[in-house]
Amino acid sequence: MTIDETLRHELLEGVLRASAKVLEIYEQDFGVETKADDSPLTQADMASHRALSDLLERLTPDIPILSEESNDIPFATRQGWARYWLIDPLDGTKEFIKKNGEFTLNVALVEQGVPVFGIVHAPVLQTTWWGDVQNGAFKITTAGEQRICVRSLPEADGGAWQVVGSRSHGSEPFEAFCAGLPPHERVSMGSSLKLCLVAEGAADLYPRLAPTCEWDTAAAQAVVTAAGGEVLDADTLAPLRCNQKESYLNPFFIVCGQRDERWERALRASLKL
Ligand SMILES: Nc1ncnc2c1ncn2[C@@H]1O[C@H](COP(=O)(O)O)[C@@H](OP(=O)(O)O)[C@H]1O
Ligand SMILES: [Mg+2]
Repeated sequence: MTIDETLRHELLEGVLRASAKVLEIYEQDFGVETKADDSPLTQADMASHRALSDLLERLTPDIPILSEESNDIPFATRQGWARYWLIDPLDGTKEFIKKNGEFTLNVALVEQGVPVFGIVHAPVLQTTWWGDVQNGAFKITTAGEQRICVRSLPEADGGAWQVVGSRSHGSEPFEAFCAGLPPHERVSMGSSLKLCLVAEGAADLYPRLAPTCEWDTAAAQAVVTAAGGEVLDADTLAPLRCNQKESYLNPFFIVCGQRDERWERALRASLKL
């Protein structure tokens, strides 16, 4: 399905309206609940979920919606979906609670398991990244919209690699992988912003050797692939696909501009540990 300019504008505007609701809550004292999986939930997660679900139902009533906050849909049902909206209404809830601004609203269109269109919006940063695998990737700030693309991995004499990692969910395999890399600089960041940094050429690698779910990555994966990069299963180095199984858990993965033997070697060694 092609997302034409009119639909894209309506989607982008709808995401901004959801973002305004999130910010209203962010600026107050808000309560935090704990979900069954022990992860935190705020009123902002639910307000954004409702705003984005209403928006998508209105704009494309025939396309099913799967949200982190409404995900009890059996695989037998989802298997029959040729396309669907996959949303994470508030990614980086821990960062939202810490009030460090590193959280995002995420909307992806997934076709046959492949994220083909995505919007990632960071309310506090007043920045939106969007990507359409047919048309490229773009970043919108208060200064306007610009096309973005991944950068090539620096050569030995070309400066340090920029490696981005989670602010709140580190892991031993991540540390082992980084230990095997050439000299590099590490940047910590919450939420799907990490994938956007690779998409815009501000970072080279985001090794996620720790659990995430499909809604955490789908929108930003569309942005990364539209920007010329890849989101690869850390074991098989095949692109990540959604909706292939009952569980929503992603395999460990690597976000990169392109495959490169220099990091693939470090990855193989770290996964053997
Ligand atoms: N053990 C686990 N299982 C599944 N997903 C996990 C997880 N630990 C963290 N995550 C996911 O990682 C996301 C945060 O990523 P990061 O650490 O890069 O900021 C969380 O998104 P939410 O904030 O939407 O719940 C959550 O979905
Ligand atoms: Mg999330």
